[in-house]
Amino acid sequence: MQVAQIIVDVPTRQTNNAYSYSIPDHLVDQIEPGMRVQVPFGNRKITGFVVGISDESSYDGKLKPIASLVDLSPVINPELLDLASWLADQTYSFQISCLQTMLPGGMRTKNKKKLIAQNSQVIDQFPEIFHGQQEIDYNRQQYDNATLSKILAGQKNGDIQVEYDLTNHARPIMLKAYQGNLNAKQVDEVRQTVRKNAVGQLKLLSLIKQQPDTVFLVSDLASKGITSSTLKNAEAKGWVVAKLKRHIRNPFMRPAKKSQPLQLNADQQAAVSSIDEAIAAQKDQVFLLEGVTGSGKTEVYLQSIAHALSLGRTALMLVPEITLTPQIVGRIRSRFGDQVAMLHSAMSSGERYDEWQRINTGKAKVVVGVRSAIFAPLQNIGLIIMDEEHDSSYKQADNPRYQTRDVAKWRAAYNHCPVVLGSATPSLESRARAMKGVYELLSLPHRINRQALPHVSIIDMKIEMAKHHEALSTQLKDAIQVRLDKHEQIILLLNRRGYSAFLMCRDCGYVPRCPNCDISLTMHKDTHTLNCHYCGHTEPIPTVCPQCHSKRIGFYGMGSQQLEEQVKNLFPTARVLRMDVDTTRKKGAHEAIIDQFGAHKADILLGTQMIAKGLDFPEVTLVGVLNADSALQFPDFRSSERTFELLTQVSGRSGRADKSGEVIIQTFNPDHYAIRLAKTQDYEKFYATEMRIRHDGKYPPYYFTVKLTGNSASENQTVSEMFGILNFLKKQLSSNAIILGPTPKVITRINNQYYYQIIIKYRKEPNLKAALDDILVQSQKKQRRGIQIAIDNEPLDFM
Ligand SMILES: Nc1ncnc2c1ncn2[C@@H]1O[C@H](COP(=O)(O)OP(=O)(O)OP(=O)(O)O)[C@@H](O)[C@H]1O
Ligand SMILES: [Zn+2]
Ligand SMILES: [Zn+2]
Repeated sequence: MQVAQIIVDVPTRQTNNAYSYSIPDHLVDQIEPGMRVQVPFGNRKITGFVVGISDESSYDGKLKPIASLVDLSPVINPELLDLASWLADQTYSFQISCLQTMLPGGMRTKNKKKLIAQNSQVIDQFPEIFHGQQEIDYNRQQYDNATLSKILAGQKNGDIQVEYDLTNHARPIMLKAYQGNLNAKQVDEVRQTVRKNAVGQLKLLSLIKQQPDTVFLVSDLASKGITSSTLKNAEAKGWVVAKLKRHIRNPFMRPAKKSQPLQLNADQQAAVSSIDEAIAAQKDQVFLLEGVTGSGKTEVYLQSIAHALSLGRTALMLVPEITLTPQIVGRIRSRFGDQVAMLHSAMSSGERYDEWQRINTGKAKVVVGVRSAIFAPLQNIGLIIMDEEHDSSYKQADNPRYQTRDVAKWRAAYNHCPVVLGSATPSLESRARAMKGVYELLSLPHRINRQALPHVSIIDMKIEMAKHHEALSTQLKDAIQVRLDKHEQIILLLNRRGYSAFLMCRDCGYVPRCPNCDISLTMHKDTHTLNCHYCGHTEPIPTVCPQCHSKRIGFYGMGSQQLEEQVKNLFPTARVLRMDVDTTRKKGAHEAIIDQFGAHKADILLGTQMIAKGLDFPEVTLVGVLNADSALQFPDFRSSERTFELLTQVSGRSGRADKSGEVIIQTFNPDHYAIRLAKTQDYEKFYATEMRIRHDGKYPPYYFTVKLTGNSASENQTVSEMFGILNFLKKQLSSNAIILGPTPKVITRINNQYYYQIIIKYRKEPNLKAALDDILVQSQKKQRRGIQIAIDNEPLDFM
């Protein structure tokens, strides 16, 4: 008897191990690991992933059989199956969530499938499946075992294609097409019978003689002057057979121009050589490529990828937020063309599915994507790159709470290939590992062509505000005017965090707050509402103060919209572009803004964090930061690092080509070390200073950390559960472990749930893993009582 091990779709601790089911006879040798099936569970049927198959007869025959197939071929390959079980263990999450995370969105949920006959013979051969049609909905209930076996066999030999039906726009698009059905000799014979003026027929015949294996789209043939009536006739005469050709949606908005590798400078060459060596030696070495802004890191990535491809291997490149970096994608596409597949959140689920298919079938050799692309089913990986490795988007905030860097290293070990972590401002963790020799440090200390880093000045806004109440300091205004006169470009950054507009009564100080959360509501001018960013609560903007009935209720703070108005008033002739969540909601809007600015159709680009990284515009010679410190206000050990990173990254946008650059940073904390060191863009000094602080405060990278968060509808219950956990941990861990809390989270109440947390800091705690697993098992039982516990291994922040 064959037995399948199955991870069922019931997210509990008990189901985190595979269950055994017997494989019914008609499915023996058809079921493979990585396929989804339906199985009986309790008194219902649920979906599960097959993770293993064994022949063991040690089962006593009481196993329940698999009920039916969900997939007709594996959707998770063997590597990713292994990865899922490791990931679940690492992140204290369920295997089922990890497996689901790996699938492109459209395939995760219940979805319909279609069976598509690949040619007309197949339709005739299986009337019981296709009923004379080319395409038919697959419904597992309607087939008997014999028919199902035929479908599976047809799929294996390529006669039948299975497509996921991702509802309306997302469904795979099949286009009508034809393929030649005559050999060269037959074509020549047939040609004799065709009239000289039957141009379409003659063209068709020469096409099928020249390209006997090509499947021609009807639309392509039409553009060659071959009409559909010609094709119908040709089909009737047996010259061609009708086919369907899958139309691959193209997520790249514009065709890429071809580009050639650049002549590397000595530092770039040294970096590329080290990486190439590791690729060739199949070594899972991790490199930290530390290069100042504008030092040409991207060219190092491109040439290393080219090397991996030349050895017949593939490459995976991750970027923080692909919508923010169309320039990088453009560069990769210009070098590698159609071998590139892209995966990011702004794509439709249909586009993502198409790209996933191209990767899964081995058609795409280079994958560029955001965090989740680390699970791309790419095989034979020769190189993994993480650009801007310090970026916080690489850590997933929800279950499974993974750090992409760790997954990258796992896949590198599996595929025997190197990982390149690139940044101008590496995370302290990565840099510390490079110092210890765990990673190999590669550095690009100079900008391309030895262009100087821009000159940075710091403006003390406390002094400015005493003089006037404007967002732009006198120095920044003057500097903008100088650039406008010289016809150069300007970037203005408004640090969004903590800078949205809120409503306040000028008489009594009343600020409208969310009824469900401990947070004030944010003004939204476009919808004329006050919104809560945590629970989605909205209410109309009041015209009188609900507390004192004063009419002097108005909004404070400044959003990018208000900044745009001010800038336009100050510089009426300047052409201004704004980039923020509101102006980039539409698909492609982001690229349109970047294109416009790149073509110098605007003088000033202003916006939120979106404009801080990755952009490479030679005409930009001034960067202004309006509120450098808004990130510093957060009570977190990483806020200095974040501030330094942001300022260094955005400063790096200035003076990248032959013109020298200038940066003006406005701040209320001119003496803070993160700001002072951003002025000199001195990463080394920042690293040394911050490491000392982390050492004294017992923070990462000196200590490992775990964050436990509990929430329930009752504050008392949350607190008492968390104290229970605290006592348990104290018993399990050594006296060297530091356990902080339980403390209320910065925003204690969200959506009427009360959140408390415990932080564990430790260096070596062999019992910790087991203790946390135990807490999870216990919390599963308590979940019924309304308390939820989440464990975040190596959290990004302590907030
Ligand atoms: N070897 C080279 N010769 C000439 N130009 C180069 C070379 N390498 C890179 N460049 C150019 O230098 C500019 C800066 O390079 P790139 O954008 O790769 O820097 P980066 O290190 O990724 O910067 P950032 O971290 O600021 O995004 C680009 O316009 C790129 O085309
Ligand atoms: Zn009031
Ligand atoms: Zn709320």
